[in-house]
Amino acid sequence: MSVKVAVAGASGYAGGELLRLLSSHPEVEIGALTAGGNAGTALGVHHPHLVPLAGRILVETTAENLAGHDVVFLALPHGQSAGIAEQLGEDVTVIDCGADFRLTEAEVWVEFYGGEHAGSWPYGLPELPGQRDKLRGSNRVAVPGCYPTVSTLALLPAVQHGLVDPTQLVVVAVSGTSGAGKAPKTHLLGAEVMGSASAYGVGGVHRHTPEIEQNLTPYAEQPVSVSFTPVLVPMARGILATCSAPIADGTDLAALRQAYEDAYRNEPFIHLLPEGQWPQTQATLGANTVQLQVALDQRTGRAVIVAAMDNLTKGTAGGAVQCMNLAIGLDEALALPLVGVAP
Ligand SMILES: NC(=O)C1=CN([C@@H]2O[C@H](COP(=O)(O)OP(=O)(O)OC[C@H]3O[C@@H](n4cnc5c(N)ncnc54)[C@H](OP(=O)(O)O)[C@@H]3O)[C@@H](O)[C@H]2O)C=CC1
Ligand SMILES: CC(=O)N[C@@H](CCC(=O)OP(=O)(O)O)C(=O)O
Repeated sequence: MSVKVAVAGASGYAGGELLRLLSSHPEVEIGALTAGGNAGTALGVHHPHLVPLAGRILVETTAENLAGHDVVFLALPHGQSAGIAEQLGEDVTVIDCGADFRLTEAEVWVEFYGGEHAGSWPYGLPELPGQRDKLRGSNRVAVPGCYPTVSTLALLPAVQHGLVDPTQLVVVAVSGTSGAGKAPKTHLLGAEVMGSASAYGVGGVHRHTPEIEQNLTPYAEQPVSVSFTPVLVPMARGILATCSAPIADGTDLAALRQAYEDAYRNEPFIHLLPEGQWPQTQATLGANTVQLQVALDQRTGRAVIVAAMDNLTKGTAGGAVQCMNLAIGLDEALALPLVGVAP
């Protein structure tokens, strides 16, 4: 089987990580690579690490250039996917790394993103119970945001088993700057970031807040409410999310740990660490993995779950390739590393 794949937004961080993973995919032939203003330049200018593809010339992001492929990955800024996607036929599998089709409720889209809601596609987080059945054979997939992937997976077993109060979830997550994309922005300059950590999107206004709530709501007995605070730290990639919630009556550490062991025992990419070992971002870099640890803060009566993940691998491109594999009937784990790059 040879699957011809195009990547729109190939000069960006998500596009580059997609190509790193797809380069070692045994069933994939890499076709058109597109960009915006950088169309006409060689891929190697933007991603010198992608040696075998370095001479490929980026073309404009048009439906014509994306035609003739079995799978099209969209790694474009928010709001750019919907227009292109509607020009791609139903015979093409479209995997969107952007936010355009993640949220199911139009009013929530308008509140957090503004503009018209494009609709929603099957959500690309296979580890959600029942989600693989929705992704198998689907010709459209909305890949989650990076913070929602790690936060949802960190909180899901506790919420699903009623071990915590889902109305009082708290997530504080530090992220490397690649999460913000490659386009130049003043707050991402070396002088602003090096040696400094800064919170942003504080007070329930970050657009990933409703996505996390949407993910957990079907599994909770009460309305889900998340207080989410992202923090930019001086790293290129990686997210460390500290998630907590008041425990429900009767929850003890053994029950909490058992819920996570049961939930993720058969998940190839989600790893509950041995007791006493805490997640570190460097253990997940370049790997399609999430590493988790749970604790019970007896003094405050809160469950605390810490999770590490690479925002560009499981948090975007790895998750996207995992969804492609499922959607087109391949082994879900093809071309997805379990081994990280450390130190
Ligand atoms: N970075 C991350 O950790 C994550 C990213 N995502 C999502 O993935 C998508 C891509 O993000 P990321 O790679 O970080 O962003 P980048 O800014 O690094 O890359 C954006 C890409 O889109 C292209 N592009 C920009 N504007 C246009 C346009 N108007 N028409 C066509 N192409 C355009 C750029 O081309 P050019 O170089 O020519 O400007 C570039 O190839 C976003 O939707 C993002 O939210 C999701 C999860 C995590
Ligand atoms: C560090 C940083 O800026 N991170 C990004 C989130 C990246 C991500 O998950 O992507 P989506 O934009 O596809 O939702 C942010 O907070 O906006």
